[in-house]
Amino acid sequence: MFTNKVLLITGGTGSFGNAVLNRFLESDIGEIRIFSRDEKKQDDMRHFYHSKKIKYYIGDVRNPASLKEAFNGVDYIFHSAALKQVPSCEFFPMEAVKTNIIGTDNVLTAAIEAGVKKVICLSTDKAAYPINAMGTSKAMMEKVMVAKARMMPEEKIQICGTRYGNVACSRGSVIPLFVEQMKAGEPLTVTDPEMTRFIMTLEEAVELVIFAFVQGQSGDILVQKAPACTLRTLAQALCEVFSYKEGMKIIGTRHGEKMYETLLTKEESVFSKDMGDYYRILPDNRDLNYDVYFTKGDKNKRRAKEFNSKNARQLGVEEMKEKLLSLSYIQKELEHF
Ligand SMILES: O=c1ccn([C@@H]2O[C@H](COP(=O)(O)OP(=O)(O)O[C@H]3O[C@H](CO)[C@H](O)[C@H](O)[C@H]3O)[C@@H](O)[C@H]2O)c(=O)[nH]1
Repeated sequence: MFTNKVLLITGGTGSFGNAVLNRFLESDIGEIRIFSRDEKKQDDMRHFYHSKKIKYYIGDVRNPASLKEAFNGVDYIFHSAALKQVPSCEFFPMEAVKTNIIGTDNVLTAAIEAGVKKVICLSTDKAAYPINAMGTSKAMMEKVMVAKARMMPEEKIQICGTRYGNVACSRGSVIPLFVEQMKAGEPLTVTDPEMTRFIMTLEEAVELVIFAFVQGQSGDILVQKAPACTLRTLAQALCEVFSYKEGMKIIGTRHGEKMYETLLTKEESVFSKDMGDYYRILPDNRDLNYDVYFTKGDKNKRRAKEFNSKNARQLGVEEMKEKLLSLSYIQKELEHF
């Protein structure tokens, strides 16, 4: 499907963009465009990859003109540009609105105008039952995406979403933080040992996007039935992998965070399809004649069950250690530890 095609990644200098490059650079894809704001990160990538297949575009999803220029001749888009830090969005919620919501609308509008055939928008588990500004803005992003998909004929453009859990070792996340604490000889600052998170590798995140690309129909949101673990398990597995003896210090739950995350809400599970390793959340395609909402209910709702990091399959310490040891980041850190 990607043979000789042009793929553009918004926010392409991030961990996800790099993982996509690793997956596709050796394939027969025609061109990969990296669209992002940061010229320094683009320059670093240019020097690192030395590939003629990669083209770099400076721009901002907030700026429709920059999107228009970059989307000319593009076949497919992976839309990963986002403000994703919980605290910064909490302090500056309007910035999250501008990038995550309006930015996504800009991307989709420009994609439609440029004749792009398929767009996959990346969302997060924090968009399901959101409690913080980051999750709320991503939930709205999903609504924008589904509404746009509903408006456009599928022959013209397909617009799908994916929802991730925590991506192990992504920039600024807990695993690199714990590794830095171990290097400094400090105890691991665990918020709550019973807190659970879905753990995905970057490769799994790319696989999910490709699954959505191949299997998704317009308006769908795809989620992986990812396994989860408690923070106690994660911290213990890291200590064992690094033969670290300082243990952990419990610091308490941070502002704006939940004890567990949800990938599929109870309400969504009623109109989602089980696809083996994934769930496909179908769009709400009821028309705008609201009457039916009041005359017909849905009996299935009572039996519905959400899929969250508490009722997902839990990784034990040994399995977690195996997962950690498979990550190139951990392998590199172990060399110098
Ligand atoms: O010092 C710390 C920091 C974090 N945690 C815990 O580790 C887990 C993961 O924390 P991260 O900060 O890695 O991830 P979050 O779940 O808070 O959110 C992360 O993943 C999101 C995507 O869902 C966004 O990308 C967000 O910015 C990013 O921080 C959480 O349960 C958190 O409580 C600790 O125990 N100690």
